[in-house]
Amino acid sequence: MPELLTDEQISAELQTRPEWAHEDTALVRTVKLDTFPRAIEVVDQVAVIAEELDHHPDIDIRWRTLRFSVSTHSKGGVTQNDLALVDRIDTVLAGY
Ligand SMILES: C[C@H](O)[C@H](O)[C@H]1CNC2=NC(N)=NC(=O)C2=N1
Repeated sequence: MPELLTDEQISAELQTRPEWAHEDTALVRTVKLDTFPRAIEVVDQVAVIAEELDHHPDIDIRWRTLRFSVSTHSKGGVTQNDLALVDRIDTVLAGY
């Protein structure tokens, strides 16, 4: 199980992930898709990835706006597992 990252480490990692913010114990990204079905497509693809990684985001769905909140629940903060998931979510969103 990876260790918690420090605030300084998270800041450095987010330099290359400008769509993401560090809020409390999580990394968050909000994105608006063109339509509600497109937003659900994204959620569906992220669900497959989350199962593959055995690491799951919290996802808030409001019509066509998605808010991803990614943290390691068992650690109560951000770890390398979250960065891996964030990068996979970004790859999905790059296709939209
Ligand atoms: C047993 C299994 O590995 C754990 O319950 C996993 C599942 N997915 C998870 N996802 C996230 N984000 N944090 C966790 O601590 C976590 N734990």
